[in-house]
Amino acid sequence: MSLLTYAGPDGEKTWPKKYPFCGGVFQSPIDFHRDILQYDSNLSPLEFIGYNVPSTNQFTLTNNGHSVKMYLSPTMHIRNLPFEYTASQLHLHWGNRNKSEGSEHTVSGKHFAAELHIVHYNSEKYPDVTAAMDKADGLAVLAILLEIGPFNPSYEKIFRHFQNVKYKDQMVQVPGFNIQELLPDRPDEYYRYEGSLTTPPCYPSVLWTVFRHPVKISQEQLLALETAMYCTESDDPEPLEMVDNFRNVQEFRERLVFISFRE
Ligand SMILES: NS(=O)(=O)c1c(F)c(F)c(S(=O)(=O)CCO)c(N[C@H]2CCc3ccccc32)c1F
Ligand SMILES: [Zn+2]
Repeated sequence: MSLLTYAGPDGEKTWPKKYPFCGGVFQSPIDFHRDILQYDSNLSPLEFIGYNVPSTNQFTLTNNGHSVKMYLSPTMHIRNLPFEYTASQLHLHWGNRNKSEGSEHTVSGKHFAAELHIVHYNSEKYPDVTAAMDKADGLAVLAILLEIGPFNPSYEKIFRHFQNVKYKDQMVQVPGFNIQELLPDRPDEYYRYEGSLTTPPCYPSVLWTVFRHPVKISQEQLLALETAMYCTESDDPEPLEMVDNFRNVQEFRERLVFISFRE
Protein backbone atom coordinates (compact mmCIF):
# COMPACT_ATOMS: atom_id res chain seq x y z
CA MET A 1 0.00 0.00 0.00
CA SER A 2 1.46 3.36 -1.00
CA LEU A 3 1.98 5.83 1.81
CA LEU A 4 -1.56 6.14 3.15
CA THR A 5 -2.27 9.78 3.94
CA TYR A 6 -5.33 11.41 5.39
CA ALA A 7 -4.83 15.00 4.32
CA GLY A 8 -3.37 16.85 1.38
CA PRO A 9 -3.40 15.88 -2.32
CA ASP A 10 -3.34 12.13 -1.60
CA GLY A 11 -5.74 12.41 1.30
CA GLU A 12 -8.88 10.43 2.08
CA LYS A 13 -10.85 12.05 -0.77
CA THR A 14 -8.59 10.25 -3.24
CA TRP A 15 -8.92 6.81 -1.59
CA PRO A 16 -11.90 5.64 -3.75
CA LYS A 17 -9.80 5.96 -6.91
CA LYS A 18 -7.48 3.17 -5.87
CA TYR A 19 -9.75 1.49 -3.30
CA PRO A 20 -13.33 1.41 -4.65
CA PHE A 21 -14.89 0.16 -1.38
CA CYS A 22 -13.81 3.47 0.24
CA GLY A 23 -16.48 5.15 -1.89
CA GLY A 24 -19.05 2.43 -1.20
CA VAL A 25 -21.64 1.48 1.42
CA PHE A 26 -21.51 0.98 5.17
CA GLN A 27 -18.44 3.23 5.60
CA SER A 28 -16.94 4.07 8.98
CA PRO A 29 -16.45 6.10 11.10
CA ILE A 30 -19.77 7.85 11.78
CA ASP A 31 -21.28 10.44 14.15
CA PHE A 32 -23.57 9.12 16.91
CA HIS A 33 -26.49 11.53 17.34
CA ARG A 34 -29.90 11.11 18.97
CA ASP A 35 -32.12 10.58 15.93
CA ILE A 36 -30.23 7.54 14.60
CA LEU A 37 -29.89 5.74 17.95
CA GLN A 38 -32.25 2.93 18.97
CA TYR A 39 -32.16 0.99 22.24
CA ASP A 40 -31.86 -2.79 21.72
CA SER A 41 -32.40 -4.97 24.82
CA ASN A 42 -30.72 -7.94 23.08
CA LEU A 43 -27.33 -6.22 23.14
CA SER A 44 -25.76 -8.17 26.01
CA PRO A 45 -22.39 -7.50 27.68
CA LEU A 46 -19.43 -8.88 25.72
CA GLU A 47 -17.18 -11.46 27.38
CA PHE A 48 -13.42 -10.96 27.04
CA ILE A 49 -11.71 -14.36 27.15
CA GLY A 50 -7.92 -14.68 27.58
CA TYR A 51 -7.42 -10.90 27.71
CA ASN A 52 -5.26 -11.24 30.83
CA VAL A 53 -1.99 -12.09 29.08
CA PRO A 54 0.88 -13.00 31.47
CA SER A 55 3.95 -10.74 31.48
CA THR A 56 6.01 -13.77 30.43
CA ASN A 57 4.33 -13.33 27.00
CA GLN A 58 5.25 -10.38 24.76
CA PHE A 59 3.26 -8.31 22.27
CA THR A 60 5.03 -6.83 19.23
CA LEU A 61 4.44 -3.08 18.92
CA THR A 62 5.24 -1.61 15.50
CA ASN A 63 4.96 1.59 13.48
CA ASN A 64 3.48 0.73 10.07
CA GLY A 65 3.72 4.24 8.64
CA HIS A 66 0.15 5.30 9.34
CA SER A 67 -0.57 4.00 12.80
CA VAL A 68 1.14 2.40 15.77
CA LYS A 69 -0.15 -1.14 16.18
CA MET A 70 0.35 -3.94 18.64
CA TYR A 71 -0.16 -7.59 17.63
CA LEU A 72 -2.26 -9.45 20.17
CA SER A 73 -2.27 -13.05 21.37
CA PRO A 74 -4.45 -15.57 19.47
CA THR A 75 -5.58 -16.85 22.89
CA MET A 76 -7.62 -13.63 23.23
CA HIS A 77 -11.18 -13.67 21.98
CA ILE A 78 -14.64 -12.15 22.47
CA ARG A 79 -17.81 -14.14 23.16
CA ASN A 80 -21.46 -13.04 22.93
CA LEU A 81 -21.20 -11.84 19.36
CA PRO A 82 -22.97 -13.80 16.58
CA PHE A 83 -19.68 -15.74 16.21
CA GLU A 84 -16.50 -16.11 18.26
CA TYR A 85 -14.00 -13.40 17.26
CA THR A 86 -10.26 -13.80 17.94
CA ALA A 87 -8.02 -10.80 18.65
CA SER A 88 -5.61 -9.74 15.90
CA GLN A 89 -4.13 -6.35 16.79
CA LEU A 90 -4.82 -3.01 18.41
CA HIS A 91 -3.89 0.44 17.09
CA LEU A 92 -4.71 4.09 17.70
CA HIS A 93 -5.94 7.20 15.89
CA TRP A 94 -5.11 10.71 17.11
CA GLY A 95 -4.88 14.42 16.21
CA ASN A 96 -1.92 16.75 16.74
CA ARG A 97 -0.37 18.76 19.55
CA ASN A 98 -2.36 21.88 18.61
CA LYS A 99 -5.65 20.09 18.14
CA SER A 100 -6.24 17.05 20.36
CA GLU A 101 -9.40 15.97 18.53
CA GLY A 102 -8.28 12.83 16.72
CA SER A 103 -11.01 10.30 17.45
CA GLU A 104 -12.67 8.64 14.43
CA HIS A 105 -16.17 8.26 15.85
CA THR A 106 -17.86 11.42 17.17
CA VAL A 107 -20.78 11.88 19.59
CA SER A 108 -23.28 14.65 18.76
CA GLY A 109 -20.67 16.08 16.43
CA LYS A 110 -17.94 16.11 19.12
CA HIS A 111 -14.50 14.56 18.58
CA PHE A 112 -12.72 12.95 21.47
CA ALA A 113 -8.93 13.33 21.82
CA ALA A 114 -8.02 9.93 20.38
CA GLU A 115 -9.42 6.42 19.79
CA LEU A 116 -8.11 2.91 20.44
CA HIS A 117 -9.23 0.06 18.17
CA ILE A 118 -8.94 -3.62 19.06
CA VAL A 119 -9.34 -5.61 15.82
CA HIS A 120 -10.73 -9.18 15.98
CA TYR A 121 -11.61 -11.65 13.21
CA ASN A 122 -14.36 -14.28 12.95
CA SER A 123 -12.33 -17.38 13.87
CA GLU A 124 -15.39 -19.64 13.64
CA LYS A 125 -15.67 -19.10 9.87
CA TYR A 126 -12.21 -17.95 8.70
CA PRO A 127 -8.66 -19.29 9.27
CA ASP A 128 -7.05 -15.87 9.76
CA VAL A 129 -7.65 -12.11 9.63
CA THR A 130 -6.52 -11.83 6.01
CA ALA A 131 -9.21 -14.31 4.91
CA ALA A 132 -11.77 -12.57 7.13
CA MET A 133 -11.09 -8.90 6.38
CA ASP A 134 -13.15 -8.65 3.18
CA LYS A 135 -16.14 -10.74 4.41
CA ALA A 136 -19.34 -9.09 5.68
CA ASP A 137 -19.12 -11.03 8.98
CA GLY A 138 -15.33 -11.08 9.00
CA LEU A 139 -14.20 -8.53 11.58
CA ALA A 140 -15.29 -7.14 14.94
CA VAL A 141 -13.55 -4.00 16.19
CA LEU A 142 -13.86 -2.62 19.75
CA ALA A 143 -13.45 1.16 19.91
CA ILE A 144 -12.47 3.07 23.05
CA LEU A 145 -12.76 6.86 23.02
CA LEU A 146 -9.88 8.62 24.83
CA GLU A 147 -10.10 11.96 26.63
CA ILE A 148 -7.81 13.99 28.90
CA GLY A 149 -7.76 13.24 32.63
CA PRO A 150 -5.44 11.66 35.19
CA PHE A 151 -2.36 9.67 34.20
CA ASN A 152 -3.40 6.18 33.05
CA PRO A 153 -0.93 3.46 34.17
CA SER A 154 -2.57 0.79 31.96
CA TYR A 155 -2.19 2.82 28.74
CA GLU A 156 1.34 3.67 29.88
CA LYS A 157 2.22 -0.04 29.47
CA ILE A 158 1.99 0.65 25.70
CA PHE A 159 2.82 4.38 25.55
CA ARG A 160 6.17 4.01 27.35
CA HIS A 161 7.48 2.17 24.27
CA PHE A 162 6.67 4.89 21.72
CA GLN A 163 10.27 6.19 21.70
CA ASN A 164 11.32 2.80 20.25
CA VAL A 165 8.83 2.85 17.34
CA LYS A 166 9.32 6.45 16.23
CA TYR A 167 9.95 5.50 12.60
CA LYS A 168 8.21 3.33 10.01
CA ASP A 169 8.88 -0.44 10.36
CA GLN A 170 10.52 -0.13 13.81
CA MET A 171 9.38 -2.73 16.35
CA VAL A 172 9.61 -3.33 20.08
CA GLN A 173 8.41 -6.06 22.45
CA VAL A 174 5.84 -5.15 25.10
CA PRO A 175 5.44 -7.43 28.16
CA GLY A 176 1.98 -9.00 28.37
CA PHE A 177 -0.64 -7.39 30.61
CA ASN A 178 -4.42 -7.50 31.08
CA ILE A 179 -5.78 -5.85 27.90
CA GLN A 180 -9.13 -5.58 29.67
CA GLU A 181 -7.51 -2.71 31.68
CA LEU A 182 -7.72 -0.64 28.48
CA LEU A 183 -11.53 -0.82 28.44
CA PRO A 184 -13.71 1.86 30.09
CA ASP A 185 -16.06 1.54 33.05
CA ARG A 186 -19.41 -0.03 32.19
CA PRO A 187 -18.25 -1.92 29.04
CA ASP A 188 -21.83 -3.24 28.93
CA GLU A 189 -22.87 0.18 27.58
CA TYR A 190 -21.98 0.54 23.90
CA TYR A 191 -22.99 1.69 20.39
CA ARG A 192 -23.31 -1.14 17.80
CA TYR A 193 -23.49 -0.85 14.01
CA GLU A 194 -22.27 -2.55 10.85
CA GLY A 195 -19.53 -0.57 9.16
CA SER A 196 -16.14 -0.78 7.54
CA LEU A 197 -12.39 -0.55 7.95
CA THR A 198 -11.56 3.14 8.30
CA THR A 199 -8.44 2.84 6.19
CA PRO A 200 -8.06 1.48 2.68
CA PRO A 201 -9.21 -1.00 1.47
CA CYS A 202 -12.28 0.15 3.56
CA TYR A 203 -13.98 -3.26 3.30
CA PRO A 204 -17.55 -3.16 4.73
CA SER A 205 -16.60 -6.07 6.96
CA VAL A 206 -16.64 -4.65 10.49
CA LEU A 207 -19.14 -5.18 13.31
CA TRP A 208 -18.36 -2.06 15.38
CA THR A 209 -18.72 -1.90 19.16
CA VAL A 210 -17.97 1.63 20.38
CA PHE A 211 -18.04 1.88 24.17
CA ARG A 212 -20.29 4.64 25.54
CA HIS A 213 -17.87 5.83 28.22
CA PRO A 214 -14.47 7.32 27.34
CA VAL A 215 -11.21 6.38 29.05
CA LYS A 216 -8.98 9.11 30.51
CA ILE A 217 -5.27 9.51 29.80
CA SER A 218 -3.13 12.45 30.92
CA GLN A 219 -2.26 15.51 28.86
CA GLU A 220 1.39 14.33 28.82
CA GLN A 221 0.43 10.85 27.62
CA LEU A 222 -1.69 12.36 24.85
CA LEU A 223 1.16 14.70 23.84
CA ALA A 224 3.51 11.70 23.65
CA LEU A 225 1.04 9.95 21.31
CA GLU A 226 0.72 13.10 19.18
CA THR A 227 4.44 13.81 18.90
CA ALA A 228 6.38 10.53 19.12
CA MET A 229 5.84 8.89 15.75
CA TYR A 230 6.78 9.58 12.14
CA CYS A 231 5.26 8.08 8.97
CA THR A 232 8.71 7.92 7.43
CA GLU A 233 11.72 5.67 7.97
CA SER A 234 14.53 6.71 10.31
CA ASP A 235 16.89 7.60 7.41
CA ASP A 236 14.31 9.58 5.41
CA PRO A 237 15.70 13.10 4.62
CA GLU A 238 12.16 14.53 4.78
CA PRO A 239 10.57 13.22 7.97
CA LEU A 240 6.74 13.29 8.07
CA GLU A 241 5.09 13.50 11.50
CA MET A 242 2.43 10.86 12.14
CA VAL A 243 -0.48 13.11 13.15
CA ASP A 244 -4.19 13.44 12.35
CA ASN A 245 -4.44 9.78 11.29
CA PHE A 246 -8.23 9.68 11.64
CA ARG A 247 -10.79 9.39 8.83
CA ASN A 248 -13.62 11.95 8.75
CA VAL A 249 -17.13 10.75 9.62
CA GLN A 250 -19.11 9.24 6.74
CA GLU A 251 -22.71 9.74 5.56
CA PHE A 252 -25.07 7.45 7.51
CA ARG A 253 -28.50 7.50 5.86
CA GLU A 254 -31.61 5.37 6.44
CA ARG A 255 -29.75 3.28 9.01
CA LEU A 256 -29.77 2.96 12.77
CA VAL A 257 -27.11 2.57 15.44
CA PHE A 258 -28.24 0.22 18.20
CA ILE A 259 -27.41 1.07 21.80
CA SER A 260 -27.26 -1.29 24.78
CA PHE A 261 -28.19 1.47 27.20
CA ARG A 262 -31.19 3.70 27.78
CA GLU A 263 -30.17 7.34 27.46
N1 LIG B 1 -9.64 1.56 11.95
S1 LIG B 1 -9.59 0.05 11.47
O1 LIG B 1 -9.80 -0.80 12.62
O2 LIG B 1 -10.53 -0.13 10.39
C1 LIG B 1 -7.98 -0.27 10.88
C2 LIG B 1 -7.08 0.74 10.67
F1 LIG B 1 -7.39 2.02 10.84
C3 LIG B 1 -5.79 0.45 10.26
F2 LIG B 1 -4.90 1.45 10.07
C4 LIG B 1 -5.40 -0.84 10.05
S2 LIG B 1 -3.78 -1.19 9.51
O3 LIG B 1 -3.70 -0.74 8.17
O4 LIG B 1 -3.49 -2.58 9.72
C5 LIG B 1 -2.66 -0.25 10.41
C6 LIG B 1 -2.90 -0.42 11.85
O5 LIG B 1 -3.26 -1.72 12.14
C7 LIG B 1 -6.30 -1.85 10.25
N2 LIG B 1 -5.88 -3.11 10.03
C8 LIG B 1 -6.79 -4.08 9.45
C9 LIG B 1 -7.08 -3.72 8.02
C10 LIG B 1 -6.21 -4.64 7.18
C11 LIG B 1 -5.77 -5.70 8.13
C12 LIG B 1 -5.12 -6.91 7.91
C13 LIG B 1 -4.76 -7.69 9.00
C14 LIG B 1 -5.04 -7.26 10.30
C15 LIG B 1 -5.70 -6.07 10.52
C16 LIG B 1 -6.09 -5.37 9.42
C17 LIG B 1 -7.60 -1.56 10.67
F3 LIG B 1 -8.49 -2.54 10.89
ZN1 LIG C 1 -8.62 1.98 13.57
